[in-house]
Amino acid sequence: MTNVDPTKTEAWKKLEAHYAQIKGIDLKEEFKKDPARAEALTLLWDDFYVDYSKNLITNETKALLVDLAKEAKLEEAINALFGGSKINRTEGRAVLHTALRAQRENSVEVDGENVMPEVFEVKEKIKNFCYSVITGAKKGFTGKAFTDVVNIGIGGSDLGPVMVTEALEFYKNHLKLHFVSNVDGDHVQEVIKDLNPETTLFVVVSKSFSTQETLSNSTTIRKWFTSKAPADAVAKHFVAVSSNVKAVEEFGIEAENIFPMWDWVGGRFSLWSAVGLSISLSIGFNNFEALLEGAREMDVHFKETAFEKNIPVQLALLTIWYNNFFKAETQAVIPYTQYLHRFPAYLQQAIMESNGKGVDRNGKNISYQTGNIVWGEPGTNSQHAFFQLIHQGTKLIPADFIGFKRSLHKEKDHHNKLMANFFAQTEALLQGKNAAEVSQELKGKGMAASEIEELLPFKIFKGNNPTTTILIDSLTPKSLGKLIALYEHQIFVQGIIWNIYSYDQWGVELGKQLATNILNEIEGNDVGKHDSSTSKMLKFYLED
Ligand SMILES: O=P(O)(O)OC[C@H]1O[C@](O)(CO)[C@@H](O)[C@@H]1O
Repeated sequence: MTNVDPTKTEAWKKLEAHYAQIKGIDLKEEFKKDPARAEALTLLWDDFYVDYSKNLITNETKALLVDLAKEAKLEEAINALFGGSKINRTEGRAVLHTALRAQRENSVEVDGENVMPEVFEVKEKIKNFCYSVITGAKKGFTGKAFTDVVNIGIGGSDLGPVMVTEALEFYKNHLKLHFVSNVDGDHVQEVIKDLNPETTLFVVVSKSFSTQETLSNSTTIRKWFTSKAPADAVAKHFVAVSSNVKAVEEFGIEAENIFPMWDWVGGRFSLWSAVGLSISLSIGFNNFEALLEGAREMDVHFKETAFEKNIPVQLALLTIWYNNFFKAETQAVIPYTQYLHRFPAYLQQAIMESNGKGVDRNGKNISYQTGNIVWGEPGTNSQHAFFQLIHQGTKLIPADFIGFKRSLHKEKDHHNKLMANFFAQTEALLQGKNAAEVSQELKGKGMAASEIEELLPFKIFKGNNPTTTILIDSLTPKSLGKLIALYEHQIFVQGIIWNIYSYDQWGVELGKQLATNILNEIEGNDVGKHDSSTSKMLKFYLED
């Protein structure tokens, strides 16, 4: 991959000049000037309708951003990604979550070996295992079928599975899913307190199998379990997903109960692998396959579509435009379905762990902004929480609105109300309400002129707030697969343009190291050398 400093490209310089010219762009005016704007800036693909016309861009912005992608050698980079090159250079690994959803006949090589046969072998194992648990053929230690599944993992070994199982709740079977992630003992105790060990299956998910949280929670759960069941029952109730088979065996889980994954799958991109075992248990293997199929279709779209019509590319370029030119600090993602309530949290890891980097691919400190900060909550709840700040605050917050044409429970009345809000919000964010409109409205309510004058400034909405609308036919395993892959590819495009490595996460290491040292001190009741703030707090914590 070519290591191009984006700020040194021709396109960047042109974008800077272009930004200076259009930073005061008035979207309402743009819509008036160009009746074809919405059509020109909408992408229709499969069951996705992506309207990005309500963004602070012109056709020229779009063209210059595409030039930037070309100068950053995005096409070459996409080929390197799909081709299995070791693009995660600092860890010496390929990045092949796309291989996990590729078709069997594809050949994807890592170190000269086609990984597809292994991928399909593990998929077969997932399929058979899920079938036996779901049908009740596989029994617990007292001969009863399983009723509950506990996923023990953190980060990518938790957020993907929990987000997807909650998102696809509508499709789920009788198995009750639980998630333990935090090392906080109250989390694990809350989860296990009502579980019946005879009918509960534990899935320990850890790519490294060295993560403190997951090992502590698994140890606590195994202790609880063996206090209620014979020791040899562990083999029937515990399975693991990991690339560190040796460590799993040392933990006491037998080889046949281990679902392998590989170092070429990043944790935050791993839900497509055996890390998705709890997803597959919850919705059945066929639905899990449909999720993968959706992602595969998005992969093909991303790989084969011209940048001008490429959804992940266009949406990634918009984030660059806001981050680096408008200097927007954050981006909101608002799903208009309660099912996607964990989607923003999932994206926070995917996006911020990937692109929160301050050193470029040449090892040099970066002088421009990277790593967009994402946050959000489902609509309409968020409208009654933080939307005030987006509408009338001082910050520019581009927002993605994700909605569905059809509701799953066919609640037409509710769905119309939900979607009326969905459309109304992006319209309100665009249009705003000016002084004349406010004044007219208050006059219509019979308010005196003096009162109107006093209230007026508070009632004005400046509008011109950028939004992107992703409208999907309905929330299915397949459409969810496409949506997740869409954001995954956005992350990749951002990383290429920012000239950073998106697939390592060294920044999480220091905290882990210090926590290990501090834990030793706490356990030894002996506070070592720290800054005075930390020392004082540790002493306070250790006091009776
Ligand atoms: O699956 P593991 O190895 O337990 O790691 C869990 C998580 O910890 C991290 O390594 C760091 O937070 C994530 O990237 C990863 O998803």
